[in-house]
Amino acid sequence: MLNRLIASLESCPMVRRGEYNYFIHPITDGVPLLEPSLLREVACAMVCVMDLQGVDKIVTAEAMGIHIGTALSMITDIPLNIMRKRQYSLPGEVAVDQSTGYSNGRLYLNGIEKGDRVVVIDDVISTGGTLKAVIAALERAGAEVVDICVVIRRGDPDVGRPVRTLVGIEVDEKGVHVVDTFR
Ligand SMILES: O=P(O)(O)OC[C@H]1O[C@H](OP(=O)(O)OP(=O)(O)O)[C@H](O)[C@@H]1O
Ligand SMILES: Nc1nc2[nH]cnc2c(=O)[nH]1
Repeated sequence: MLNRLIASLESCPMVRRGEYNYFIHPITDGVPLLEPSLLREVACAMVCVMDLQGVDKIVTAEAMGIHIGTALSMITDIPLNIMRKRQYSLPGEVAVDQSTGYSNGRLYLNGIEKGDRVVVIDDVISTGGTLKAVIAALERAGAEVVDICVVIRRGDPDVGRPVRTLVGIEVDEKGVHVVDTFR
């Protein structure tokens, strides 16, 4: 079921970002080209594994959760909420710090009501810094996080909650190796 995702990961290029081996893939970068068949495969797999019963909103983080969240939203008819890197200063906006293996920034949550049942999705989890920030913001807004699903898990980060992943990978100087599926 994940043939396209696995084959494309195992042949994708990698660059160094400081000490960090950064893989470049259509799902995580939109580069060089995101084929509709790959996006469909990923979105359909997410629909299959997640518990979407009674979910009010799909939440993702700018930028590379957006295409996946959009596909998921169009399949399920559940509205999409995007945590932005831009501050809007709307009433109730929640700001959280985000750190990854190669960057630090801030994410802003708007449009989530107390008691909303949400699922969180993203393209990749590596240090877990982004997901921790998203979860912290949702908790502050009073939402109930009912499920979390990420396409690619790199390593074994702990964000304090169960995270479903479609594929697990290891990255070394030779490139990406897929080590498990549907965890
Ligand atoms: O588990 P982590 O170490 O936090 O890494 C995962 C995050 O890294 C990327 O986002 P990035 O902040 O690079 O922004 P982008 O989506 O705009 O590329 C990716 O889209 C994830 O959100
Ligand atoms: N594309 C890409 N995104 C990431 N986000 C966190 N780590 C990575 C990585 O190695 N590649």
